[in-house]
Amino acid sequence: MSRTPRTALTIAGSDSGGGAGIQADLRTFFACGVHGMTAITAVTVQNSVGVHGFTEIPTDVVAAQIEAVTGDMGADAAKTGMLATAEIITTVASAVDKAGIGKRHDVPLVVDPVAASMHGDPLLREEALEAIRTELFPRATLVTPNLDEVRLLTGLSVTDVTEQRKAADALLELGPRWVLVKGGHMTDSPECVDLLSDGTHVVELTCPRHDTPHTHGGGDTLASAITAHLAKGFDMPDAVAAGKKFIERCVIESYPLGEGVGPVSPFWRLGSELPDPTA
Ligand SMILES: Nc1ncnc2c1ncn2[C@@H]1O[C@H](COP(=O)(O)OP(=O)(O)OP(=O)(O)O)[C@@H](O)[C@H]1O
Ligand SMILES: Cc1ncc(COP(=O)(O)O)c(N)n1
Repeated sequence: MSRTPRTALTIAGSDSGGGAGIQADLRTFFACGVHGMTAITAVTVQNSVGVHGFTEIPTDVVAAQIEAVTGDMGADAAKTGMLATAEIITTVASAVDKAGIGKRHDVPLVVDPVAASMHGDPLLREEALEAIRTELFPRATLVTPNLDEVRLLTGLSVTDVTEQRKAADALLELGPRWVLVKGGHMTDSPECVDLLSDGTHVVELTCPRHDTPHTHGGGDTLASAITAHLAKGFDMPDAVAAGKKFIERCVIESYPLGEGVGPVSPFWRLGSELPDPTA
């Protein structure tokens, strides 16, 4: 019998293409050495070209998944991704409270406020934005918006690091303990700068912008790598630094798949077990 690994729960949507959502979270949890558990909120019909539709999971089933795994197996950390509707967000907020997950508890909650896919297809009903602000952000240990989500949530447009700092302050007003404003979408910059802040500690995490169009699932992979490290007991700045190192390598190792945008890849963690396409 082996030692039981730390556990992490993802509450998110399924990506049939396997590059983002629940599938990205599970492969990241595995690559980071934690046992991944899932509460599926929606099933998307998705491939490398886009999201062709989605069906929401009934709210009682979303709540039951969270209760079943946290009540029995326990979670050392949790993250949210695609939540689709205000009703699902309200359900998740009350389920994480019951499970003792979030800012006011010992189990950290990472909220990735997913609003649309990278192809621009909506993954959140418009009226649900307010529920993200009022129900989820006040419960979050960390929120990880990209620049489009920053604009939707705060009305602020961000084009440089000074504006990233202002956006971080505006997001902290909504109640999360920490905020990570991701800079992947500042495509004019030769670097990808993500800004972490709790209002007192401000850290710029920087890496070169690697030249690849295949960054599908990048946001999910970063947030779940941070969640995995929080589950392992890292403090927030160390968990985010580990997550940033992890995603940079996953971007470098991204691969083309299908006609559109391929996924970032945690395969490098397999080392010599890496699949050999010529074999
Ligand atoms: N070309 C790149 N080279 C290096 N790092 C990148 C690149 N593109 C994105 N990143 C990093 O990947 C992470 C995800 O950032 P991004 O701002 O793109 O979020 P996102 O829009 O939620 O992701 P996605 O839509 O790709 O899933 C960040 O740490 C960002 O700095
Ligand atoms: C189920 C699901 N969750 C999240 C994303 C966002 O990922 P991306 O921005 O890379 O398209 C997605 N496309 N699908």
